[in-house]
Amino acid sequence: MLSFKNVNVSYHSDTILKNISLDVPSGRITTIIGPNGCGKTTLISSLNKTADLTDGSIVLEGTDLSKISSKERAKLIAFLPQIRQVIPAIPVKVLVEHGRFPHLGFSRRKTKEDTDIVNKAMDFTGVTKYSDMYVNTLSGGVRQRVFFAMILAQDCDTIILDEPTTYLDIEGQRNFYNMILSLKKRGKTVLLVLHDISKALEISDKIVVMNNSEIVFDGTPADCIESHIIEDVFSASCRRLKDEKGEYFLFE
Ligand SMILES: Nc1ncnc2c1ncn2[C@@H]1O[C@H](COP(=O)(O)OP(=O)(O)OP(=O)(O)O)[C@@H](O)[C@H]1O
Repeated sequence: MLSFKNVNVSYHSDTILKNISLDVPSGRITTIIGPNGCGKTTLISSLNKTADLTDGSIVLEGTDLSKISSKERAKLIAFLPQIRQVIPAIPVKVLVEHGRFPHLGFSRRKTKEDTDIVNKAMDFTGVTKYSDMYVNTLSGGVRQRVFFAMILAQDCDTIILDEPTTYLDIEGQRNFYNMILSLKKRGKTVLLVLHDISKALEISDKIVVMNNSEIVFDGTPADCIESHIIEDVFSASCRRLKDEKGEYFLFE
């Protein structure tokens, strides 16, 4: 279990996260939704120390994350941020190998196991055929899969993805969600930030709704629908659609 305990983040006098407590269950998909600027990225970035906590703690399986080095943390949690300012001009395979860095010793010498994990991550994300191409020459969608391969190569049990489908077309999104579901089947803990509320409700075991720096709902997708919190928070209306495959919710 990953637990945020009374987490507060402030920048100067602005409160960005207000007393956030949240349990992210192991082996499940948890998705955070909420309007622009409510604090979603700040919350998950606090796992990566890019947003330092003003107060509170984050505990993973009994380990307080502030008490371990960033290298140790990178063996436990793989984090794919939403925005990457610099796209490295290096071959795809070299970038994916970066995912192994937390596991390598000082010499950074790779073992056969490291190479196998990198190859598996590239196969899983369908980027093997781009191995020798330079990351900065790829389309945004392929590049996103390459970064995903890199964080899978970290081989962590907990995977955090901030808006992972932003650069993807419909087929790319479908493939991505299938990958996420198959990671869950392998027992991985997945924490997502998504703007696609319908998809969040469809694939998640747990939904977290944030608004104005706080968590305003935390529970199952079914309870989230019943609570009508999404309509309130986004000033939206909800349409329920049913077909032979199931029930869907569209928010407008
Ligand atoms: N480094 C920073 N310094 C000051 N304010 C910041 C910093 N980073 C984020 N903020 C502010 O914190 C608030 C929350 O931002 P955050 O990116 O966490 O929101 P979000 O819910 O992820 O938004 P979006 O849906 O637009 O990605 C915003 O008001 C933002 O301007």
